[in-house]
Amino acid sequence: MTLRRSMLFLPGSNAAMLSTAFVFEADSFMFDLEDAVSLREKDTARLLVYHALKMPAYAKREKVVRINPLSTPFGRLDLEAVVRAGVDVVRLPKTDTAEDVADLETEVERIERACGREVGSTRLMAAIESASGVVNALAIAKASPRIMGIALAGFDYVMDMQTQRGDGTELFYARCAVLHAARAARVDAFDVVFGDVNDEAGFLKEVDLIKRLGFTGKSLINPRQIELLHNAFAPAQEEVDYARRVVAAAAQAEEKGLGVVSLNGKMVDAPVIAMAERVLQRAAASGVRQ
Ligand SMILES: CC(=O)SCCNC(=O)CCNC(=O)[C@H](O)C(C)(C)COP(=O)(O)OP(=O)(O)OC[C@H]1O[C@@H](n2cnc3c(N)ncnc32)[C@H](O)[C@@H]1OP(=O)(O)O
Ligand SMILES: O=C([O-])CC(=O)C(=O)O
Ligand SMILES: [Mg+2]
Repeated sequence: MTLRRSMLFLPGSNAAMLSTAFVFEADSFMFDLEDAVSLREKDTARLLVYHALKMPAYAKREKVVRINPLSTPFGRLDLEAVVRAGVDVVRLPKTDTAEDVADLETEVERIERACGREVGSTRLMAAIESASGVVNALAIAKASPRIMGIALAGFDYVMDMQTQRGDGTELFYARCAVLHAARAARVDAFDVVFGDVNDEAGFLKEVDLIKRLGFTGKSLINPRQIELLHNAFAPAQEEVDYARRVVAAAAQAEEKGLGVVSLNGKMVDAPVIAMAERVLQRAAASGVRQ
């Protein structure tokens, strides 16, 4: 089971961060060429990220690059560089429609052919940052077989909605819409960046909510957020113990030819067993003792 709980943003212009961040245990690294990079630094950042993608220290890690939109003077140059450098996933910011993804895919395929990279090997993800994007989330998530996930981007989204970040009420509809689109399209769903790196309690509260909603993971901006997220996402020991009892009860039921049995008064049937098996897989992948 591949976990994609944490996707750590690294500003592409920050050479020091790019050359050291592989020490962190993030599930994916997201090199940013868009809003964390000033206009003056766009070309330098593209070159730095091109070289970072080729560093042996990142070889076994999932590498994502957030390019600039294709409507800017930088988008195609970014894409040309990162596809050639062997990026795993291109993250398209400010995705409003399925056509945005289709245009990206056309360009990616052209570059793959030009540089001899296997066609289809560059995966895509879309960040949804506007009301239009949220309304079109399902079409975006299904726009290409290359799409591995969609992400809600809260900072731009609340601006577009003429509101501001608060207790999460302002994101409630968008979170549910993006999550349902992702699950219906069978791709991953990533929650917003939590901007106050010193507010550990606030971060954990948000993580608890998105875990219960069912998000795959979350975009992060600071390495201190990684372990907090992974610990909160790991199944609790009681959950693991219960899942083991469910799987054992299911095995006994099977021996007796029963489809449904009771475990301390609670019904155990096919979806309950499937859920228990998922908990055990997640626990193993998260390093929880079983
Ligand atoms: C709305 C959007 O578009 S969000 C996406 C774009 N934004 C980003 O990419 C921002 C990425 N994050 C950062 O730049 C920083 O974490 C900030 C500005 C948010 C906070 O910075 P600081 O307060 O200095 O963080 P902190 O004190 O925790 O830094 C500790 C160490 O971690 C490093 N670090 C901080 N953030 C990161 C990161 N995202 N990746 C790798 N290393 C990092 C710092 O360089 C520092 O290293 P040092 O000890 O060798 O000097
Ligand atoms: O893509 C993200 O996660 C961050 C971002 O740009 C936003 O919140 O506007
Ligand atoms: Mg944004």
